Amino acid sequence: MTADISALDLEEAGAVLAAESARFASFGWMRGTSGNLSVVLSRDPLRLAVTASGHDKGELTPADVVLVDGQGAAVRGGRPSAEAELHARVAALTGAGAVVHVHTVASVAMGRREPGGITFKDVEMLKGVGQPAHDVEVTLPVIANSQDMKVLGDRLEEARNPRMPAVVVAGHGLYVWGSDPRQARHHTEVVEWLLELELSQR
Ligand SMILES: CSCCC(=O)C(=O)COP(=O)(O)O
Ligand SMILES: [Zn+2]
Repeated sequence: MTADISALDLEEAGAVLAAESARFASFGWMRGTSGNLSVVLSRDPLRLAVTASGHDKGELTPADVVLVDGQGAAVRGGRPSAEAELHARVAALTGAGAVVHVHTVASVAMGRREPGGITFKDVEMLKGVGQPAHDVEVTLPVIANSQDMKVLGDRLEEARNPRMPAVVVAGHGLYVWGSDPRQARHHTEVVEWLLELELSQR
């Protein structure tokens, strides 16, 4: 049943995702149609608004969004992101209300350099993901890429660090989540900042 989700709710979610997407695209993090975003619209049953597949993520309109179920399958709208199933898995696993996926150079470069995970320490910016700035090491997991979203979801579930709301997918990009689109955006900007810092120093 999805009677609790009106077309207006979906379009409102689309407007939010289009704005967030335009912001990330302006940073160069969603080049060449890459990346995708989602927001949870209901928990039981799980329903998410996910960006439509293959669009220029800097040019989305509120209509370029698809309602998907807990398996990432379309319930309403066109063709959802090819990674919609992973968004649904992250939302179910972590309780997040929004998920961001961006293709940043720093995440791919650092995933190559540190395939076992990227550790941060003694950086004020760690507070942006709810961690102390000093004396604590916080590791961002790196998981191997796959075209199978079930496999990727299993890898994410096994590797995820409850103290870091993000994972790097090797050779692919960055997944980040938060309680809502605004917090997911802040987490994304913080994690990407940390990755760029590490990349600049190694
Ligand atoms: C050049 S983007 C390759 C596909 C991808 O990794 C991605 O993030 C975008 O896929 P979508 O289906 O969400 O457009
Ligand atoms: Zn991708």
